Amino acid sequence: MSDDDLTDPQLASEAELAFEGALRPKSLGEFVGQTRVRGQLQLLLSAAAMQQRTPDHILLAGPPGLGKTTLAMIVAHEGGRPLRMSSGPAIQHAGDLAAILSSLVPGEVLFIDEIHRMARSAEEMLYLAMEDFRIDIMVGKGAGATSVPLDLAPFTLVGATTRAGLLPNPLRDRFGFTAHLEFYDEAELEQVLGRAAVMLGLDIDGPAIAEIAGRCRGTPRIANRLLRRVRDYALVHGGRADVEAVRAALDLYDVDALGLDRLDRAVMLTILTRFGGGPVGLNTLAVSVGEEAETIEAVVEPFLVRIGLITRTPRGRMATPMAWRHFGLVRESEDAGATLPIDDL
Ligand SMILES: Nc1ncnc2c1ncn2[C@@H]1O[C@H](COP(=O)(O)OP(=O)(O)OP(=O)(O)O)[C@@H](O)[C@H]1O
Ligand SMILES: [Mg+2]
Repeated sequence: MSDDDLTDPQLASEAELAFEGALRPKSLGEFVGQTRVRGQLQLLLSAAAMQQRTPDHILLAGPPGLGKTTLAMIVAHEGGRPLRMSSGPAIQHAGDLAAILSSLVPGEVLFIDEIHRMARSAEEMLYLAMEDFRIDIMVGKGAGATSVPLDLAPFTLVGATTRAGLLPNPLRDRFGFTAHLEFYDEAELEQVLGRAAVMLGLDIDGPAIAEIAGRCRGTPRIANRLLRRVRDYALVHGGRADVEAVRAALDLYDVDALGLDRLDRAVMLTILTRFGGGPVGLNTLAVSVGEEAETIEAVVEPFLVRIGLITRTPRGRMATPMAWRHFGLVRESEDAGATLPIDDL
């Protein structure tokens, strides 16, 4: 992503990583929103603590920037447990996973980000590890190879994925608890922003915070990022961080009133103008905007559905009347686009 892609919910740079680290809530009590998930996690962690055992394995599912990594850290922190962080793409062989698992200390929390991208062979090793805290290691080569069982220290696996649907059932079933993170509402985002403003020592008023909250794609990561740009703007222009500063700063970065970014807009305009409002299949859409279908499905679409710009129908994605209005376009005729080939539903 480029630097000016302010509303890309995916993590941008090393600088952002450090910034996020500083703002990350450290406990469930500090974690804003996701009330249901928070309550469920609290119960799971408390019960485990009372029985002096490691908490069940936890799967965190949801679009980027909603707090999956943050929650994984909280799970470790609340239980006073060490945390080991890894990710699916880093585990390309069963041996990579065996090395991690065999070096865990008792009670450790193992976080595997993007767990849907782990190698298949590692996935199978993980089934046994999750269930019995045991793995089988192959020793030797060829005909003389034997498998040697190895006991592991009890651990809690926290997996994160933007695509829960891509996980094989045997893996999904081995998690004791799956948390589906939802986009945040504006009141929650205002809380996230208020907290971040205090931590940044930024003097910003309520209406300005509300204005940012309405434009951050329901995503705390984007909220914090926009807040940073507003801080820059107020600094450079020597003014207060008020609504005018927010509007000027966000207009400068091309973040519209609904918080749509360039890719969101490209997807919407493609559906509206090239496909007459839809329905259009996911793959056709992805090819038309030059983006991977996975990104459209996991990142763009959930947000557009959530704010009511598109609906998913059995025949494909369709623009809603609100979408036509937002883009100031008029639908030519009721059945425009209906005769287009539908490739992939
Ligand atoms: N509930 C929350 N309350 C306060 N801040 C939050 C909350 N959730 C996320 N944040 C902020 O948003 C930032 C991004 O969150 P996090 O890194 O946990 O997202 P993620 O779901 O892991 O994203 P990705 O899928 O890209 O890995 C954090 O640094 C944190 O400051
Ligand atoms: Mg993360």
